[in-house]
Amino acid sequence: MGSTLYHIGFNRDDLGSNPPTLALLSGDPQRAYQIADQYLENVQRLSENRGLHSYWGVLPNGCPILSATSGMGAPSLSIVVNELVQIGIKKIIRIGTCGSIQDHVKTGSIVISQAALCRQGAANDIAPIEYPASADPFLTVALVQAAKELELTHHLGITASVDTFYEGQERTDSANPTLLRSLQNITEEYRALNILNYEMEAGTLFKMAGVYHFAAACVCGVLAQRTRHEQIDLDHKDLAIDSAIRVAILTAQNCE
Ligand SMILES: O=P(O)(O)O[C@H]1O[C@H](CO)[C@@H](O)[C@H]1O
Ligand SMILES: O=c1cc[nH]c(=O)[nH]1
Repeated sequence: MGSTLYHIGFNRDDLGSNPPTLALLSGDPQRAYQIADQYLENVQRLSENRGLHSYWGVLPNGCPILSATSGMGAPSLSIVVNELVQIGIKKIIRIGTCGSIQDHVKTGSIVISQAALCRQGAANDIAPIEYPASADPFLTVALVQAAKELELTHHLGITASVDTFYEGQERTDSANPTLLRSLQNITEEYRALNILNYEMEAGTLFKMAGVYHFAAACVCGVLAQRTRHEQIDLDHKDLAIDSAIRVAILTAQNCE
């Protein structure tokens, strides 16, 4: 018997005789549960350690997959991804949420990341700052095809992955009264550089994929429209998240 991985709380032996090679990875443990509960069959709870809930289940086509939790931010994600790779995971699709910084990318829609501007400290422990943060092209095209098949409003483009929800995404409506000069107007600059959205994990995930030899992709539901205001649009939250999940599930079915 292999030993239990310290943070995710399970090991390869817990995954049965046909262990999954694909993991759907959500920031939110509730989303990891929702995916298992609504979209997988024969679900088994693997662990609920430190909020990093993980579930084993079977896709409608009979393939086993994992639905796991990264936690928020790149340091937590880096630990979970390292351990998932140690137990044999070869493909990871992040199912996240994000804020749009472009007028045409509306709340309720989804963004599929072709690459990330990676402004994340954790990634610098894994690869040099200049190392590309690019998504796996095959998984990414599969996500786009799934979004088309499901007739969901989707956007393919570059994502900004940053370490903080407030300062790093240039939010001024927060407890911090002083936004650093280096972050003031950064959203406008990113908008001009054709970046679509802000989130907090994809860049580090993509760099890890390059270094560790696994395939990674990311689909995020859009919860905030930063060209209008800073707040989360709760009216479109369920639509955005359900759309991201459905696209990832169909992709997993087509890839496995
Ligand atoms: O909804 P998740 O997957 O957590 O993703 C986004 O939401 C969190 C911030 O609210 C960050 O983790 C960000 O990347
Ligand atoms: O604006 C947002 C919404 C969700 N997640 C983020 O990181 N930013």
